[in-house]
Amino acid sequence: MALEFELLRTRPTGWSPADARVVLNARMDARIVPDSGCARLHYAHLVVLDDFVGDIERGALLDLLTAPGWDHGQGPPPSKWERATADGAGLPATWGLTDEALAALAADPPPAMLEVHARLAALFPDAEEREAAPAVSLSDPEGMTDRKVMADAPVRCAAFVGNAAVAGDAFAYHVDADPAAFPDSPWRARFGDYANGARGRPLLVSLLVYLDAAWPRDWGAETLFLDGRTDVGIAVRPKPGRAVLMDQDLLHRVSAPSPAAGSRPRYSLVRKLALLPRANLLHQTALLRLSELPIPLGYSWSP
Ligand SMILES: O=C(O)CCC(=O)C(=O)O
Ligand SMILES: [Fe+2]
Repeated sequence: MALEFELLRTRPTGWSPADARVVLNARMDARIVPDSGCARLHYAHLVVLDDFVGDIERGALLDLLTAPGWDHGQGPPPSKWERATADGAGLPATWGLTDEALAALAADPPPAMLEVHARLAALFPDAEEREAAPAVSLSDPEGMTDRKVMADAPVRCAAFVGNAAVAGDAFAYHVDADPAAFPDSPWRARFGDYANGARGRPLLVSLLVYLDAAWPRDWGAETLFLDGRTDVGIAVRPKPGRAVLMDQDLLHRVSAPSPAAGSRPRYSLVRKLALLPRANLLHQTALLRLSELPIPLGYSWSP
């Protein structure tokens, strides 16, 4: 089966990266990995950008994934959501968008999604310079791992994932994908076995956006990121406008909302991306550029 990449669909935007604030820029999971016959120091990058998703886009996406005027106190609408997502075999299923809802989103991205894509592309100026050889691309390769593991179904891949975490749910640490752990697949045949971030290979990155209009601190439901070797980590609170960009090989999980959230779901949308290296150029991505300047917690800056 051919390995196909779909270029992110965008629209013209007046937004510029300077409108966002980088509130976290972390490197975790430091280790030595083999690379092109040598070795290099590997990090998994975690960047949190505030003021990335406009409130209009956030509201439109939430309405689209639920229904305009939907009473969120009743949980997610069963017409678009099902309890069929699990971080691992044996865990009780949590709410995820149905395949139909995901397929509709992928086939015909609404203007709000195009705007999010456009803002993402604006973080990657190289992609605009050369239409023919985009640096940013959406991947849906066969053989990539994914956290939506149904009871007995084989591991599958979705370019989008929707989550609606509710109090009482159980989540487990997982990686969205690790090219060093892919099975034999067209992906592996083309790109080989490599540690994510290797120069000249696709960098697998997830974009996570939070969709609730408000999520008070005592409702919990942070996304937790863990350094797998030291067992210390970082908690990121769901906030409107906030986007998380993480290397897909970084361990993370949702934490369940606290009982104070009642039955209100904590909605998130995850976009799985492959940042393709361009021929004869160093593997330069916005994520790597951003990560040139690690910032202490408590500071923020605009790219
Ligand atoms: O919603 C979140 O905080 C993270 C979701 C996640 O890890 C995933 O969908 O793979
Ligand atoms: Fe994940």
